[in-house]
Amino acid sequence: MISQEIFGSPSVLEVENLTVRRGKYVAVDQVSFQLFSGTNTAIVGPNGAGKSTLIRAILGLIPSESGQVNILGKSLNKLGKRWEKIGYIPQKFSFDRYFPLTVEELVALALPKSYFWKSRERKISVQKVLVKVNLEHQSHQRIGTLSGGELKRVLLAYCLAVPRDLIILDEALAEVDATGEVEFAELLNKLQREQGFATLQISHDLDLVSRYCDRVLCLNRKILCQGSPRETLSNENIQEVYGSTLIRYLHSH
Ligand SMILES: Nc1ncnc2c1ncn2[C@@H]1O[C@H](COP(=O)(O)OP(=O)(O)OP(=O)(O)O)[C@@H](O)[C@H]1O
Repeated sequence: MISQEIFGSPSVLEVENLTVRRGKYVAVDQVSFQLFSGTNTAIVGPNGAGKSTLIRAILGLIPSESGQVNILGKSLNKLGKRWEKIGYIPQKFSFDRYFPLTVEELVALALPKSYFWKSRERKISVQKVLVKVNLEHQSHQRIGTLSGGELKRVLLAYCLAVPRDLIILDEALAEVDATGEVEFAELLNKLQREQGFATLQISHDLDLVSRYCDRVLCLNRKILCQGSPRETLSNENIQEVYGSTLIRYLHSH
C-alpha cells in the first residue's frame, strides 16, 4: 500500500488484491491501489484490459471474487448512501432522444429528498451547479437535444449537485471531439481544485492524462505499473502495456 504521507491528504479509496471474474475469465487480477482526496488518477490500458470491470467492481455494480474495496475508510457494503459520496459518469448514457426531461430536471434528481417541496431552493441549487459547468443558459433544453459534450457536462453537474468525495468517469469523453475533451478536462481540473474531490477516470488519451492527471495506473488485467504520468508513461512501459504498435503510432504523430 502507498503511504498516506505521499500526498498528505486523506485516503478516499483503497483497493486491495481485487480479483474479478467475467464468466470463467479473470478480467481483473489481484489489483491494489489507493486514491487520495483532491487527486486525479487515470486508468490506462488496451481494449479488454479490465478497466470498466475494475470500476464497476469498485462501485459494487458487479461482484468481485476476492479482495477488498474501502471507500472513506469503510468497506463497500458498510458504506451507507454510497451514491451520495461517489459520482459516476458511465461510458454510455442511453435514453430515448424524445424523452421529455430537461437539463435542470435531470440535475435536480441528484438533490436530497428534502428539496422536493422547496421549489425555489431547488431551482437555485440547480442553477448554481449549471453555472459551474457553463450550461446555465440551457437549463430548459431537453436532454435529447444536447451535443455529446454538453450531455457529459450535465452528468458532471448531476455529480456536483451535492458534495462528493470521489467522481469516477468511465471513458466519459469517448464520443466527444478533441476540443470538447480538452475543455472538459480543464473544467474538471478547475472544479476539482475548488472542491477537493478525488477523480478516477479511464482514458485512452495519454496526452490528456499527462497534462491533467497526478497519477496513472497501467492495467492489463493486473496493474503493470503505477505512479506519476512522467515516470509511468515511458516508452518502455507503454510498450509493455499496449504492445509495440502504439509506440510506432506515438512516434509518427
Ligand atoms: N459480462 C461479461 N461476460 C463475459 N465477459 C465479459 C463481460 N464483460 C466483460 N467481459 C470481458 O472482460 C474483459 C474486460 O472487459 P472490460 O470491458 O472491463 O475491458 P476494458 O479495459 O474496459 O475495455 P475497453 O477499453 O474496450 O472498454 C474483456 O475480455 C471482456 O470481453
